[in-house]
Parts: sequence; C-alpha cells; structure tokens
Amino acid sequence: MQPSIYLALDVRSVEEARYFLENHHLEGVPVKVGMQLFYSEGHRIIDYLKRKHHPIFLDLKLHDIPNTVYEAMRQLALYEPSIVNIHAAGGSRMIEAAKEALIAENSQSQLLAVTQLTSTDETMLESELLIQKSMAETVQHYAHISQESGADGVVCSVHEVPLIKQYCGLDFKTLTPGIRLANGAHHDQTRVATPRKANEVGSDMIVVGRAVTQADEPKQIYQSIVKEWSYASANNS
Ligand SMILES: O=c1ccn([C@@H]2O[C@H](COP(=O)(O)O)[C@@H](O)[C@H]2O)c(=O)[nH]1
Repeated sequence: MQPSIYLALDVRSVEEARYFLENHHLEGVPVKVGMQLFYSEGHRIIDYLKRKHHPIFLDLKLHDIPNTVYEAMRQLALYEPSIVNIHAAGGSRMIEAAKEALIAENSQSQLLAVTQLTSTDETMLESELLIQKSMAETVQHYAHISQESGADGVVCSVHEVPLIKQYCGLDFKTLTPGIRLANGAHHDQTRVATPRKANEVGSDMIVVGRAVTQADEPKQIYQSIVKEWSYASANNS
C-alpha cells in the first residue's frame, strides 16, 4: 500500500538525517527529501535512505522550459523515488514533458504538480502574483491542467482537497503539506490544517516537517500525527 504520511527531512546532511532518524527511532518511515538536503548531498542521501528502506518523495518542484524538465526528470527517475513533482505553473507542455520523461525511464514514480504553495494566501495571490481569481479557482484550474497533462495528482493545501476530488475525481491524488497539530506554530505556512482534518476531507497523503523535527519529543509528536490520521481513517471507512 502507498504510504500516506511523509516526514519532511529538511536538514543539511546525510549525517544529520541519519542522526535524527536513528536517535528518534524513525527508521524506515516514508520521508520527503527537498531542495536543501538534495542540493547538499545529491545521490548520497538517496542511496542512504534506499539502503534503509525509506519510501522517498523527492520534492524538487521542477519548473523550467519543457525540454529542461524532460531531461532533468529522466535523471531523477533513475533514483526510483515513490513520488516526484513539478510546478503546475510551468504549464501543460512542461507537465507533459515530465510525464514523458518518467515513461521513457519506465519509472513507477508518481508525478504530482504543485498548485499553489501552502505558504501563499489570498492576499499574496492577488497583490504579488497578480492572479485575479480566488485561491480555490486557481488551485482547481491548476489541478485540471495537471490532470489533462498526465500528472497523477497535485500538491495543495487541505482546504482545496474537497474541490479537487469533486472536480478531478477520487483517483486523482492529493498530497497536502502545511500540516500542524491543533495550536501548533504555523511558521511560514498560511493554509494549514490538522492531520485529522486532512484525512476527513479526503487527502491521500500528508507531509509533516517542523511539527516533528523541531519538537522536543519528535517520536511522540510523529506518533500523535499517525494516531490522528489513523483515527480519522477508521472513522471515515
Ligand atoms: O505547497 C507546498 C509544497 C511543499 N512544501 C514542503 O513541505 C514541507 C513542509 O514543512 P513544514 O515544516 O511541515 O511546514 C517543506 O519541506 C516544504 O518545502 C510545502 O510546505 N508547501
């Protein structure tokens, strides 16, 4: 079965990642490797995590001209991550190029497209990105072009999941970062929600970073998140 909770390993090195995972007994949990760790370590971190049997979401959010994304995605496919992603804002031709690259490498990786970052709010959408539509309309539109272009799903906030499921169908995956336990610090995120809410509205996967990595007792918080998610799952079925 596909993992549903990815731990964002936003640390600087393989050593730091290893220390965190081993010290807090999180061996084998599904992890998300983002720009910070991949840019500093490259294949070393992937090799390490694969050796330790961690399912990997390689969160590099490719966004470039179609040919560059095609060639870059072929390289990323060689790492055999469970999930890779791109920015939907790159447009349909770019998303298609990413998908074609995965097919060319016979990759099993799921391709997800980032709709609008969970740090973006309505004000920023309008005044900085000059997008005149609401967040819901924008995310729905990006999900639509992503689906039409061959993506397996999208990255969005929990708040847009019902709309996407209604519009794109239940099989179209939603992965939601911006996850916080009730009363947890939001940091730089604006569109946040609890693991329970994420599950209740039909999110397929969540990403949890600082709520765990910056906690005094990371393992305990991780377990609370798993428990909330599982509790909601049991009550949804
Ligand atoms: O819209 C997005 C897309 C990706 N992310 C990534 O998820 C984690 C979230 O970390 P927290 O510490 O739980 O806030 C982080 O690595 C982001 O790069 C996102 O937050 N929003």
